[in-house]
Amino acid sequence: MKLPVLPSILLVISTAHAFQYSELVQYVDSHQEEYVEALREWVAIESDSSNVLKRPDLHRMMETTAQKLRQMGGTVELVDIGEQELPGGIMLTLPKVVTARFGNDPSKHTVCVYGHVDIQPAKLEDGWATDPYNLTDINGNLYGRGASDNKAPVLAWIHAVEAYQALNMELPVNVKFVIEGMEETGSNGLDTMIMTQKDTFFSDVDYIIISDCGWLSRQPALTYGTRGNCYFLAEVEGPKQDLHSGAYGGTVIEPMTDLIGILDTLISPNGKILIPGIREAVAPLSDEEWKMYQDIQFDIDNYKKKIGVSQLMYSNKVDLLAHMWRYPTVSIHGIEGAFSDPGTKTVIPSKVTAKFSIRQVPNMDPAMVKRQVSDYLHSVFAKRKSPNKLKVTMVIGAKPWLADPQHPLYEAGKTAVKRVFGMDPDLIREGATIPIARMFQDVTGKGIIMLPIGAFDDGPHSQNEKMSQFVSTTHLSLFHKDFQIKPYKLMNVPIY
Ligand SMILES: C[C@H](N)C(=O)N[C@@H](Cc1c[nH]cn1)C(=O)O
Repeated sequence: MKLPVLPSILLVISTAHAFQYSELVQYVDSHQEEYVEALREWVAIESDSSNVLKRPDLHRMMETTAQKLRQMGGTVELVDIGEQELPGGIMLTLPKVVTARFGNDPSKHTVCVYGHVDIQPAKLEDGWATDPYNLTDINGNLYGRGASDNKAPVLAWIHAVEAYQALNMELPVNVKFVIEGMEETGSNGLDTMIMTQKDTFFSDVDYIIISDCGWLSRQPALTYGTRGNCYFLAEVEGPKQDLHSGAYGGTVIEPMTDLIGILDTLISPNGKILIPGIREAVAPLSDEEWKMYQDIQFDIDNYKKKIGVSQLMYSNKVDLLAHMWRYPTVSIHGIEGAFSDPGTKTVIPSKVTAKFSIRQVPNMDPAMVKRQVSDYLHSVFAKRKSPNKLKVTMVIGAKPWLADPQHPLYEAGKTAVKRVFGMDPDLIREGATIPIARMFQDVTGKGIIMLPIGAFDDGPHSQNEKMSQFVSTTHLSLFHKDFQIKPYKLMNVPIY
């Protein structure tokens, strides 16, 4: 007979007997160095999914992940998910998705852990204090690109299974893994794989666990929503080649001027999205949500200090949390073709491509956003009466995801966090996107719970990303009462 969902949701805490639990903790404590070494090996692989030149590294990352799971005796597959089309029509092989299974006992529940091992780009010269691909321990913090997002959390779940195996303890649930290599660019190809394997790999899955997010503060958290993301390219093309600005400036209508002009119409200085229809689609903030946000601990001064700003868009907590999690926003990321090297080149670029994204929320829809943005930018551009050509493309259209924080999965999560940390978790949302979350839910019909493992100050996507000492210290102070233990312990499932 299957255990009821509530106590069986979490691998360790909710089902392990006290003696088993302390054995697991001891095992984890005494294997810290191995865990850090495993993370070091993974961080050393530049598995940047956005850089086509790094694709061989990404393939190697998927193979390394599969190999680790194979060595543990899992039933592992590297699933071919086809190719992606690059601008210009070039086809590039997508990294295979790693699936694995441990245990196949029909009397047990089956949890599926989803994670990703691709990373955002990082270069030392971006302002990193250490080599981003050489995991570096500074005062107990482990610095490296992808350390927090999402390599260490993925390893944490793998090591949890491995701890059970090493101790000859029976896993309380069957465990499956789905680990992909394209999350940072919108999970290309994974949607098709999920649809194809809905009635096979996913058929016996009871629920899905994702640890690809972070706490909000020093308070443990459970995440019940993520924003979606629509990512756009806006290309303005003019003269057939770059021109000398002294020789041609003043006679030519410059693509960059057109582009900056239209970009400036996307959002007002006080954060109001100016694209017609976007704000109207957003589900209104309910009184209940307002009250939940009001009760969440969030230190605005600390938040400002962490990112080094003196002023934010809003000054009160509820507005800030609401605009971080459940209202859309526009961010402009960069302009391809623009001169950005050091020095004073005086060129007029002939073709420039802006990259911007709109984080979206319920009840927005990517297909609608695509039309709204394209129509709006073309109408703004038309008013400029420019001879240049504008092309707008949406390259990522990931939907937002929202769960019911009162669902039994979340009740189980609350119980587990309370048992480990001795306090109730904050119920939070995530401003970032886990592109596949909504698709998982819609296609498989399975419940999802997000158990954040990252700390509030891990700095994913930024310079000096790390697995933070702070979380471990909290963890240790609340759980192990032993400040000597390395922070990587946090990433080992006994905390849940
Ligand atoms: C939350 C997760 N760790 C993450 O950072 N996801 C990325 C995914 C994405 C969205 N658009 C393109 N990639 C993110 O939110 O930026």
